[in-house]
Amino acid sequence: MTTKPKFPAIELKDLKFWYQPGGWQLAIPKLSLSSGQHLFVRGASGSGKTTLLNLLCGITVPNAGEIWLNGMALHQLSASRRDKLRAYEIGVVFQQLNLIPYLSVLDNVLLRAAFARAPAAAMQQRARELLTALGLGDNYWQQKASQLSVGQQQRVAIARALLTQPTLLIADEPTSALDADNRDAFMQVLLSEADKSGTTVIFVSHDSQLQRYFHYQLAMTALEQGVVAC
Ligand SMILES: Nc1ncnc2c1ncn2[C@@H]1O[C@H](COP(=O)(O)OP(=O)(O)OP(=O)(O)O)[C@@H](O)[C@H]1O
Repeated sequence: MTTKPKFPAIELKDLKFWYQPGGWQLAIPKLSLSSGQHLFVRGASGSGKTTLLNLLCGITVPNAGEIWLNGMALHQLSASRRDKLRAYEIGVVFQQLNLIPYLSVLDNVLLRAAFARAPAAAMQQRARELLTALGLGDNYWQQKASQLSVGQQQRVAIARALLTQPTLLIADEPTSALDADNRDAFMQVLLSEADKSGTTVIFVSHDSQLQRYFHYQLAMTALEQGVVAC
């Protein structure tokens, strides 16, 4: 029997954020995603996409309102508690994949386990299974990340992001350097692996072709000068 998760994976309530009082402001009255739901975020340059991702990751905190991650009040936690939570509960895949070029494929994935202080044996096993599922079998595990193609490096980045079966996976323009075939292959691999973990995906891109992969979309729209609402 599968039980319904008690809390939304991520929930924003009356969120407001500004860098300087009286300046540009991000305002999101309500946003709620359940486990396994995927959201596409789009918006013009400067509309607040990076700002939103930083709030969702707990890198910054809102000036007003609430951010709940799997029932935990992210907005009330100290910076160090947010760092710890992020290490386990949030995976990220950015355009710059941020792999360590001189480390092996396996060690790049396992870096996340070190930050998350996750049980070593279980993480070793999961890393090997994930890499294999992503088409990188045992002959790749000891290769340096720098020896892989860009497509293979992206798969390593996906494996690293999903290693701890996080509540949330955040992707920021990870497909912008890819042609259409590679982009579609990347999307399929990312979302099918996220689905296996029940991970909720929030994906930022300028590429409206990608919307079809997502359950929901959020348009970051400038309503009036300096204020953005969604
Ligand atoms: N550290 C900062 N201090 C002050 N203002 C900032 C800071 N970072 C971003 N801004 C402003 O906040 C607004 C939103 O910026 P943000 O980087 O979130 O937009 P974006 O949608 O990610 O843009 P892009 O698509 O170009 O990356 C912009 O008006 C930007 O100038």
